[in-house]
Amino acid sequence: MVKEVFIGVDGGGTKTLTLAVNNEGKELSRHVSPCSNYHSVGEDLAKASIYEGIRFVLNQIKRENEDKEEDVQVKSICLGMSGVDREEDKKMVIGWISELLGPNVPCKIYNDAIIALASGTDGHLFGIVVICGTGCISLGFNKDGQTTRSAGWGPLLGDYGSGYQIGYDILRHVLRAKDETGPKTSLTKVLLERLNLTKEDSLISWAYDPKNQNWQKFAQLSTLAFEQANAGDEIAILILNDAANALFEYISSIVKKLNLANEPFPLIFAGGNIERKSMFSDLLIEKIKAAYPNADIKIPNREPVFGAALLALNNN
Ligand SMILES: Nc1ncnc2c1ncn2[C@@H]1O[C@H](COP(=O)(O)OP(=O)(O)OP(=O)(O)O)[C@@H](O)[C@H]1O
Repeated sequence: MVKEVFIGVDGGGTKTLTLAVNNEGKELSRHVSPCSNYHSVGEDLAKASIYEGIRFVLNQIKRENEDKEEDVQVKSICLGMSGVDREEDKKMVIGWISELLGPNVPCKIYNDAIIALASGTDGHLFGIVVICGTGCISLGFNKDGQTTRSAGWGPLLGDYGSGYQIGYDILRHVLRAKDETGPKTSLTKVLLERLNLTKEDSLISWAYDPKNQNWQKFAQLSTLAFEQANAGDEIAILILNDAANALFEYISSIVKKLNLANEPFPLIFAGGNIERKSMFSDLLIEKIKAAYPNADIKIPNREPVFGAALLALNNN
């Protein structure tokens, strides 16, 4: 007897998640290994992390099926990889997989936003995903298989609507209030408390700290805007509304480019800032519903790695 296994990999910027499912899409095993974005960690470490995940899930399934004397066979694998967009990059990763699993196992490599879409569409590449975490991106497919994306350029190149941008806007408005060039906001008090600072001047050392330069520290401030918007602060509401407008524009550009406006299509929300209900997600939903009543908005209850595993299953 042969046990058929389908593998999904979510190779993110901080960790790599590997998931094996059976031919009904039921989870069999999962593993977390280090980052596999080869732009950040280099080819050797990226490959080692992917191999660690695949070997772990296969060994676990083999151990659990020892007494049934079943051979475990990988039928198909799909990897959603951050930083893998160019054809040369994809060929390199396909080469790694064929070295490990042999050349006959079907292998698909996608941008990580695509597996987030697939997690909300049962592994089908149709519809739009909007992701708002530290950065943001929107991407879609129409029924003819045409695809396009918007945003995802990174904070330096203007990802308005991202968690980074919300955090940056909080700082900007707090400093405008301090300079008395903008209205007072309750964000000032909560921002200083969050960062353990006593006055706005200290924000300079926090922001420019050479030992702590990353986008995440700005993005992590976004929850302050959520809290203060709920408490009625008008600046916090303005910040969320601006960000929701930006995300709406990305979605809108995709609807237009893929000609989706006149048919029902799934619209998947993903990323820490919109994957749970809040005033921010409500503002975005309101804008989408008003313009595109055919959009079926969903927050998937499965992780992106599930999308990768289902894409592997459907590619079999
Ligand atoms: N309730 C919450 N719990 C955790 N994070 C939240 C919450 N609400 C908003 N966030 C925001 O979600 C962000 C992280 O989201 P996520 O984990 O999707 O991002 P990421 O993987 O770092 O970014 P990217 O997808 O751009 O690589 C944080 O910046 C955080 O401020």
